[in-house]
Amino acid sequence: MATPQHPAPLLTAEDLAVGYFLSKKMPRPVAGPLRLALWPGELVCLLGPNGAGKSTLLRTLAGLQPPLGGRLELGGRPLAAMGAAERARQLSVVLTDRVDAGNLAVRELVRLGRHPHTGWLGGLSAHDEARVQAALEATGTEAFADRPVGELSDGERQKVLLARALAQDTPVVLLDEPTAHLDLPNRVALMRLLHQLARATGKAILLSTHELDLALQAADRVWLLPADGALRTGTPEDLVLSGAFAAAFAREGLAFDAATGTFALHAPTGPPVQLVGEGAAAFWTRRALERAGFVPTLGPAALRVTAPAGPGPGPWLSQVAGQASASHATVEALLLALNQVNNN
Ligand SMILES: Nc1ncnc2c1ncn2[C@@H]1O[C@H](COP(=O)(O)OP(=O)(O)OP(=O)(O)O)[C@@H](O)[C@H]1O
Repeated sequence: MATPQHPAPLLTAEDLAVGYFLSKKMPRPVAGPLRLALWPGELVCLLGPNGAGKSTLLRTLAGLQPPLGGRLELGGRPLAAMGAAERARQLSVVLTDRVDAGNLAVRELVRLGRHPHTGWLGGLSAHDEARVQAALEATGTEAFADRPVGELSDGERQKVLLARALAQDTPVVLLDEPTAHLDLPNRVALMRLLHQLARATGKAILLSTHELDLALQAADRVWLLPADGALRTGTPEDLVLSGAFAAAFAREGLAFDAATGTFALHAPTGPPVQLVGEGAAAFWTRRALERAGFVPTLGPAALRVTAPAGPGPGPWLSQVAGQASASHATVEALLLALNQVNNN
């Protein structure tokens, strides 16, 4: 099979080791050696358990802390050789550190994103103002553009910092946990926005997140950083199907189910139940059966449940092998009946 031709990567790392110096002669490696590349137009999600080194890696890629070793290039130039202004034209970064913006209004903070292009004393041109306005609109922060940043909620402030990074308009965007303070609709909207932005503008967007479900849906590529620091990269699907994803998050009593793309919340305690049906009703019936401890199966079992086929709610049918079936108007009634059968 022919290897797909990629354009030149925007950011590359070879033999990169990231971590901290506890003293001048005592490095504390966190992850590496890493071979990495970020390509234009892709949304990459950096995933890994707590403490694996995601923030450390992002800070290192952003040039905010030195690598313990290896080579790091941005736009084909060694990152270490770049001045702050040159770097800021190539790469924007939003970290999780609290930003003390004092009384600065939202629009003013977002305008600061343009400074790498104008210089500190340079005024903003109409083009700069248009970028600021576009960043405010894209992130849904325009509605409170005149409010002081210090008065915003955590989620609002998070969106404003993203707006500043977007106004900076760099080929590479690095975001540390940008969804942390957002409610679910806002998290989904943000992931969709970042995915569309990468596609439409050719930016490379790398973000760390604990939103595994969303990341598996949205990421063009995943950087999977397990606790041992040996990073794996690939499409979400390749990493899930190879078992690498489950292994990175393996914990006693918690298993990732590649068939459903979720971590199992409930340990089965009851008997198998044959679940007949498809679509939304069958999906939610399966969830209810699992929560009640049953093991939904496709094959025959002594207990059988038929999910409603129509668009409305119910009825559900339950049947014990060899007996007449019973009808239930709600999932609650179905579970009650199944538990009674199971306890007899
Ligand atoms: N300033 C520091 N000096 C020494 N070690 C540090 C420092 N900051 C973080 N670490 C350690 O580096 C390791 C990686 O931390 P890091 O914050 O990068 O992980 P993470 O994957 O971002 O975690 P989380 O998902 O919890 O945010 C941890 O063991 C942490 O204790």
